[in-house]
Amino acid sequence: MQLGLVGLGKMGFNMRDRLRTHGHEVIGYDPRPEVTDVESLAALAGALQAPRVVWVMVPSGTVTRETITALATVLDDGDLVIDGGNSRFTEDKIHADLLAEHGIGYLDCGVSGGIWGLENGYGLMVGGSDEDVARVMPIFDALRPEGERADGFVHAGPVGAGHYSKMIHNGIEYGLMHAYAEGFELLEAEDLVTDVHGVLRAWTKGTVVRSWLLDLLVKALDEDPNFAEISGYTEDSGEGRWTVEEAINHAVPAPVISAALFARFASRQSDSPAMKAVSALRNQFGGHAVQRVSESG
Ligand SMILES: O=C(CO)[C@H](O)[C@H](O)COP(=O)(O)O
Repeated sequence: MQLGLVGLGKMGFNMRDRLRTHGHEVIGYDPRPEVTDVESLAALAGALQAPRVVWVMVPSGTVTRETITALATVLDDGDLVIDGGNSRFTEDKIHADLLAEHGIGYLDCGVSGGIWGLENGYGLMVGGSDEDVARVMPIFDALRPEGERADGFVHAGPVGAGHYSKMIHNGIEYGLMHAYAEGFELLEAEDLVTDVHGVLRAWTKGTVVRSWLLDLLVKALDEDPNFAEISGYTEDSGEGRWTVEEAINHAVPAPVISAALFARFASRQSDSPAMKAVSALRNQFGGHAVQRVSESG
């Protein structure tokens, strides 16, 4: 089928390739002339046959809002927009209502698979009506991994359910990555273990903790033993924060995901004001020694 694809970054670019390989006609728009097929959103709308389907794959937040607002002005009654980015699920009803004013349908789709999705397929979590999902199913089938549809695709519920599911997926991602990271540091800390890399590699086959993330950890160590080339400073894009906010909203205890999120904040501090306060308090009440700035390495 024919699809308009807005956003040809790391994800959108590969998705265009995968869809074309599976026989779909994809017309891509991106502000960067070196990757785009058309010059503008209006040109994209003009190049697609009605009723049009347009997949938006741009950064969440302002860029997504601006793109959907602009699409509402160039698309028509009967067209359909899919937001495949990592938008916060609370944005979905706003976007669906905005498009509905013009008779344009809306689906939200959480997409997992990163840069490996081109080859391996993407895990898809979709929110929206049965009718709209059925209309885009050939596209979903081309993007998801080969095999049973239930493996790698879910129509999770109404509008918002796809991005809610993806947010929780990413929260789990935070916790899993952090558990492996702590295990790595604990292995490194003990002199008895002389081949940490080898232990992790051995765990990738047969063990209870084998996983794709563990495979990627071993791959990263293959490329940069002991992570000599990278610092521990770790960014976040928002989904971990939103997951923790939902844990609070629903009074769901989520200590693992919360700790993994807060560890990222800690990673950005060269020195911790909070730990300075703890050290100062130990000194105040117990006379315990503090390490002076002049003594620290
Ligand atoms: O969707 C993804 C993977 O499934 C993104 O890569 C992930 O959300 C990155 O998030 P963060 O920057 O917060 O680690």
